[in-house]
Amino acid sequence: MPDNSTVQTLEPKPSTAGTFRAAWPYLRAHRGIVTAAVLLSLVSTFAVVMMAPAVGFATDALVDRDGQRLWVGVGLFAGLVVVRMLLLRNAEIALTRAGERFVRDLRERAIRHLAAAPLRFIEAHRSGDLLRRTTGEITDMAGFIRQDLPDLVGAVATSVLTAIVLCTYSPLLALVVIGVFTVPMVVISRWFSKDAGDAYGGEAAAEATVVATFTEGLAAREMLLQTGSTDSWIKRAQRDSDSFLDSVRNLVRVENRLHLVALIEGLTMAALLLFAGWLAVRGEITVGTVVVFVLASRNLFESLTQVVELVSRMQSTRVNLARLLNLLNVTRTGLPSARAEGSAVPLRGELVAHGVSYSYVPNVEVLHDISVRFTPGTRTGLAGRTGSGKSTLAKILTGLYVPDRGTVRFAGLDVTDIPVSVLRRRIVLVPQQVHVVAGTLADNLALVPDDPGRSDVARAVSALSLDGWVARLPNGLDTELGSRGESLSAGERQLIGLIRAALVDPAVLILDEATADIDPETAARIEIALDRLRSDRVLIVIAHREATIERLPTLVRLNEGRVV
Ligand SMILES: Nc1ncnc2c1ncn2[C@@H]1O[C@H](COP(=O)(O)OP(=O)(O)OP(=O)(O)O)[C@@H](O)[C@H]1O
Repeated sequence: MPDNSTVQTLEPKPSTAGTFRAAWPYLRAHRGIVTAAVLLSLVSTFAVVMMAPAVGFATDALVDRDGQRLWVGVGLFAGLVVVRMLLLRNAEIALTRAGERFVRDLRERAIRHLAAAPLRFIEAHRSGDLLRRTTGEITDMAGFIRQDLPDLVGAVATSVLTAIVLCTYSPLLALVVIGVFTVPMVVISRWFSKDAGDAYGGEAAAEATVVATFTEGLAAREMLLQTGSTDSWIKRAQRDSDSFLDSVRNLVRVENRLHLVALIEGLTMAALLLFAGWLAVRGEITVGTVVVFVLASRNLFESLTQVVELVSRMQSTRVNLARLLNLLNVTRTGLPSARAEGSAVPLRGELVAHGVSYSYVPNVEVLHDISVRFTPGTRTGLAGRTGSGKSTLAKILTGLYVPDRGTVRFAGLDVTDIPVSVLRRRIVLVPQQVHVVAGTLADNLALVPDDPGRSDVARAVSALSLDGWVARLPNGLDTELGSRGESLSAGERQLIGLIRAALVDPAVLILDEATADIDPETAARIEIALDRLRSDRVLIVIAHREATIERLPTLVRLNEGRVV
């Protein structure tokens, strides 16, 4: 059973070592199209690389005044241009398509993992960080795959094939060109790579912090306005923004190291002209070979520079991928294990907590060895002072938190063994603050398992005698509620939570101060109506109000995390 006190958290700057290897299982599904794309790219690159020898061939024919060979050279060149044009486009399209599919899979996987992640995991992270990892990181990666990956494959292939072609013409000259250019190039790219991972990781983490502060402030804008603390939010945002700027400056400093490559390129070309010219004058190589070397070396330098530049951009993609894979790995345990068959979970049953202990922070236990039993058909109040652990116990009873020690069983089955989709039909918790999403009232009421239709929704509204309330809204069930349900009062949002519960009609219903914002008469009426929907239900009501507690025949009192 996963241990909640050690709920795994995300690393701000996860190590990028072995990232691409770790991503391979996700890419494996697309290996067919990737192989086809790389093959197409290789053939088209070969056509590009062979253009320099074609020009060299034509040049030697020209020097020898051989018209026939000149025509062959020109024809060869034209043929290569056509082949390259036809293949390159298709290679790019295939590679982009494979990349986009890979990114789409990762995005869907990230959403699935986050949807199934334990509540404690979500609570332990800033929403901005999760947002950045599942949207920004993936968008950046998609950008790299669409724009840079085809170029990278082409540049690597060009470099290798050009080097081979040069060696076949003159191994000595090829060695000079490759040696003079490559050695300092390797030194520079090493110098760059040494700090690139940290620089890109630092920038991504700093950006995630900016997003987190912004989204949190936006969500808390009402509180900030009420308490007059918008200035402190602005100051915090400025501080984060300054750190972000520092991280970008550092990144630019590291990236600038690559600009030295242009200098080496110029120096190598000068050395090549000098040495090749000297060999040609001595008659050891033809003028055509000099032309081949000048043209192909330019190709080689350009493609090698491109490789270094693209690899630098790939560092940032590697960081994006590492942060995303870190999220996927850490949330893997949240995915349903389906240990118990959904159909094997009875429709009714006892809810029993046995020896339950729980801590949010290691070594600070908030619930100690709690054992309670709720039998079908009973109504129990859960009372206790603020901070005594009522809401925590409610979340454990619902299976939203997993206890550090002890078990919670529904109908004899450990709730952690019940598939989440089934558990949500059997045990429902209605919180004090009901979340409303953008859409109509009907859309919001239907946010329960089994996708209820409009008639089911209307029936649940009637069952709680709330038809009058719905009819008073501007468009009844079709009333738009705004992006966060701004158009509703706090009590009205609670009505939504209660109607959702009536739609599921679960075996265990836990109301966590779920009627605290509703006027007492309506609250009492709804609680009684909900209770009457099912005679064999376990109803647990967390309440502060004496009037609510008095209505309930049984009472469990908590004091500092213990049942008293
Ligand atoms: N996310 C959290 N991280 C760390 N500690 C928490 C967290 N949520 C609650 N706690 C702590 O756990 C203890 C129990 O909190 P809980 O919300 O269960 O109490 P409660 O009885 O429901 O309080 P109230 O009547 O105010 O709703 C408190 O000491 C609280 O500070």
